[in-house]
Amino acid sequence: MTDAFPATAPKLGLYPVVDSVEWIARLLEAGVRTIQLRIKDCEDHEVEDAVREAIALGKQYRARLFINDYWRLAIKYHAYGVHLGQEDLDVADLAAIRQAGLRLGLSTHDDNELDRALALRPSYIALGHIYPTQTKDMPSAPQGVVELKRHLARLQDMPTVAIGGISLARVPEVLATGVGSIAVVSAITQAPDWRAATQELLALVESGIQPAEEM
Ligand SMILES: Cc1ncc(COP(=O)(O)OP(=O)(O)O)c(N)n1
Ligand SMILES: Cc1ncsc1CCOP(=O)(O)O
Ligand SMILES: [Mg+2]
Repeated sequence: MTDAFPATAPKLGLYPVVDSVEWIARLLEAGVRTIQLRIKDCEDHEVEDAVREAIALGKQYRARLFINDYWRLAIKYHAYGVHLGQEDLDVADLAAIRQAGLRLGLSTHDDNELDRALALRPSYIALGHIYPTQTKDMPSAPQGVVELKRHLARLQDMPTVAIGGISLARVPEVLATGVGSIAVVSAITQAPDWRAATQELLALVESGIQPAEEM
């Protein structure tokens, strides 16, 4: 059996996914403790400064900072973790990520992808998209909360994240599935008042979560 990636917190809570160091800094200052830097379609050298700065901020705030896609830079600057999609899995050096001690989060959209992800023993598994989203072109249909709940039944001991179209109003029905974390982009970055939105989301998503000793 393949070696497992390092553990992360059993429940990752509110998990904003943002595209700049400015957003990382703002949200860490606002109290967010799980966060992802997601800058799409650049060469490594174009995002290296941003990745390095985001990782430094993550360490400063003792936060779980995941880097999307740029796994080489995540290793180079020793990020808390990396988030990869199914296509990324075809090219990324998973052994190098594991050896460097980084956590790994994986995207899944259906049962086959769940099988593949589980076999790799990642630190968390993300499931989506749950609702229609304007943020990313998705080739598949939204899975909805009934399907989410069915998938979660297979993931008893695995930290889980739901993503895609999750607004503040939809958070209660997503949490009711038992998922351990809610990832959002537009619910924060497109909110008329991002500070208020972040505080409301933190209160809703993290109310039942005990602060973990470990990260
Ligand atoms: C928490 C979380 N879940 C899913 C994704 C999507 O990742 P991926 O499939 O690699 O697609 P891109 O984000 O790279 O477009 C994510 N980033 N974060
Ligand atoms: C990156 C990503 N992966 C699946 S859905 C999504 C975007 C989620 O954005 P939003 O929360 O604005 O729907
Ligand atoms: Mg990706």
